[in-house]
Amino acid sequence: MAAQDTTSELLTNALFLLARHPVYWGQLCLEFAGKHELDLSVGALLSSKLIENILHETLRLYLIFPLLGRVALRDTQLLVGSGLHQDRPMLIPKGTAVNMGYYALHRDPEVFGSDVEVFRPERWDSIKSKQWEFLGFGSGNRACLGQQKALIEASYVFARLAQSIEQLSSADSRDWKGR
Ligand code: HEM
Repeated sequence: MAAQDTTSELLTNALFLLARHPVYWGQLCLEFAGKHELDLSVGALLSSKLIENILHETLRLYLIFPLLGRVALRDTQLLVGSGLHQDRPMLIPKGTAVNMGYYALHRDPEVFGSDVEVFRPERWDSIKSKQWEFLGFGSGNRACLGQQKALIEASYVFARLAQSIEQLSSADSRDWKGR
């Protein structure tokens, strides 16, 4: 996985969303105004619930990897996935290519609420997604090795920008468009 494009895409997507929801930019400015650079330690940045919520919500809506593929190395039985209601066991024969749609996964109303299309970072104050319900950085054995690096870098950029830019607004009404 690319190490730099991913973080810059996350930042770009977050700025796009924040420009359209300036109330959260105001909150960032309040949180970081007047803080000395030395106060922006890794610990301080990672403990900002506001930044964490904004980054999670951005990755929920605009995933860097909306689809990921695997090939079954052996016959594999999934607990659910077949039948009219996708609640019956499903056999994936060895050699089958499987694509996982994280875009749809991140819009599951049962996990994220009825307003899944809305950018609402505070939803993460109450959501405790389980291991396989939020996959911005993947999960399990092949989870992202650079997650902490990406989160620290993105948090630092936001903290510094919020110290120098008081207002953010969007002058472009076009919809977000992925790569
Ligand atoms: C916002 C930034 C990033 C996002 C959203 C992201 C996302 C992901 C995702 C979803 C996977 C899992 C892929 C899969 O399941 O096949 C992954 C894997 C990986 N990522 Fe990232 N990534 C980011 C930044 C980085 C950075 C900065 C680095 C390195 C400095 C990095 C290194 C890796 C590596 C090495 C893997 C493969 C892990 C393995 O297969 O064992 N990523 N990343």
